[in-house]
Amino acid sequence: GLRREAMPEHLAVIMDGNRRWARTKGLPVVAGYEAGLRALKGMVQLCCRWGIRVLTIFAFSSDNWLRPKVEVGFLMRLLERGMKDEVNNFMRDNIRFSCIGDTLKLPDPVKELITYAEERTKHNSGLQLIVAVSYSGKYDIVQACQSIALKVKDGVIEPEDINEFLIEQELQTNCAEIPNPDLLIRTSGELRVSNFLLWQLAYTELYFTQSHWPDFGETEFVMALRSFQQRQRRYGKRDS
Ligand SMILES: CC(C)CCOP(=O)(O)OP(=O)(O)O
Ligand SMILES: [Mg+2]
Repeated sequence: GLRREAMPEHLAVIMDGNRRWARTKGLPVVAGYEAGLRALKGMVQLCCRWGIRVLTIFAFSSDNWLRPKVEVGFLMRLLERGMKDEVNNFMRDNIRFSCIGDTLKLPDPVKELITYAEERTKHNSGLQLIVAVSYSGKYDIVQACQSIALKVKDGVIEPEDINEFLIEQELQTNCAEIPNPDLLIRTSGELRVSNFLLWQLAYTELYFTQSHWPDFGETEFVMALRSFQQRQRRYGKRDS
């Protein structure tokens, strides 16, 4: 079974395969996205039950803006509906909600809801749910560099003060407070990181499954966690 004391502190998930799931069932794409949202709600409940402290999910990448307008529009409305439906549950379940990514590009109703949900849940001390939307791992590093360069220009710090810790503090995941992900799960058989968290995944255990995201339920989640608990993490130390 699962060892409760060996749960990942921070779990990152790329929820991929929603459209393929719909296609295999002869359903429209939007049914795949709806099923994906249901699977996400299920995972959030399991993370609360199993004491996983941080869950970061890749909900919409900056590349996803290139999808057909109809699909982008639906995903934006799904994001809005998801937050509206869930914010009361976040308070019930003591979940702290936040977003990372270039949120300025989002429609105003979505931006306003994100601000509201972040504000309302910011004192919750249970699961921290981080939703990466309009997010790019490379841009995250770029904006951290820009922020640090500004501090050097303003004389707040010297170039030699720049180190890994300083950079981690400037990343949107604010690694100073949040440990980097221990486990990354990606569904639907793709074996790539797709410009998700890049710096943060330096020593993260990677788990891939053929299952499409909407089919990723408790059984698949337990299998992923069992795999994680069987791994020996070295952080680059021992070469054996
Ligand atoms: C927006 C994102 C969470 C959707 C992930 O599923 P997807 O649309 O990439 O589905 P496919 O990989 O099957 O095309
Ligand atoms: Mg995909």
